[in-house]
Amino acid sequence: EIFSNNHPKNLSQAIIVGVKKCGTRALLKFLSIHPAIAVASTELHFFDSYTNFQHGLQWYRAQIPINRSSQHIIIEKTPSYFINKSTPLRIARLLPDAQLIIIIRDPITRAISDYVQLRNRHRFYPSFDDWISSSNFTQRTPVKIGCYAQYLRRWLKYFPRNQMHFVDGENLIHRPWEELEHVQTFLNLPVRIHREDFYFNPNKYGFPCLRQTNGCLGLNKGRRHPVIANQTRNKLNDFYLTCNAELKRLAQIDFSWI
Ligand SMILES: Nc1ncnc2c1ncn2[C@@H]1O[C@H](COP(=O)(O)OS(=O)(=O)O)[C@@H](OP(=O)(O)O)[C@H]1O
Repeated sequence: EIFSNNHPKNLSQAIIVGVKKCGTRALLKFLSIHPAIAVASTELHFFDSYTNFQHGLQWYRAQIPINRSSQHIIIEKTPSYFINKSTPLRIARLLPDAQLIIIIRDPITRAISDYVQLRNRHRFYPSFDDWISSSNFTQRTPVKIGCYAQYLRRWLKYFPRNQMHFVDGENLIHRPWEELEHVQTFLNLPVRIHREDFYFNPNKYGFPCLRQTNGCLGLNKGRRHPVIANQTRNKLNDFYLTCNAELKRLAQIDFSWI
């Protein structure tokens, strides 16, 4: 039985399905202060891993413990769900009522963020400009992922638009309380996360933190980004033009960077 883990009967499930490097960790951390929300501390990789998926829904649910009796929405984030081919169908079969939260940001900034993470893992790495100057740059995963529409099309085959909510990852950095208000409304929750819960940390390049112990994200979030050449930016802009137009149409959203 699904609810054997002392889960309340009215438990509902939301999943931050992506997108990688768009602010998924910040979003989950900020949501976790809501009294009705219980979150998974790690990325569960349940729906995008055949092995994990075999453990079944009971295992999945057990990964998200309820700590307070007021908690009745459980949320996890696994950014790779968004681009994984098997995930939408698996979620649709197991949790057809799940509410899907998709955070996206300017795909160029997202690509740089992904690049910085890759570069940190390798000793010798070309500059971002060199990396984009190659003829097959659109085939590089960090560039491809930013064409959100191409993956969104698959999600829309399995879920109606009203089961999805799009978070503007750029605005989450500048006015997090606004994005969180929209998410709380989408989840049918009273708004309990406010502007007063945040401050901007000059020691973290001005990123917002929660006013509580350990309220900032870790050192691997909010890294310094390299300055990129105009030529590189123009090239990426051209590539993302049609992707962004398609995103706008499919998601019916109009974020400032689209
Ligand atoms: N409040 C706050 N503090 C720190 N960082 C913040 C915050 N809000 C959004 N961001 C941005 O989140 C980027 C990392 O995104 P993710 O958490 O989705 O990355 S991951 O996919 O889980 O690796 C991270 O990317 P980098 O700047 O490249 O480190 C940040 O730009």
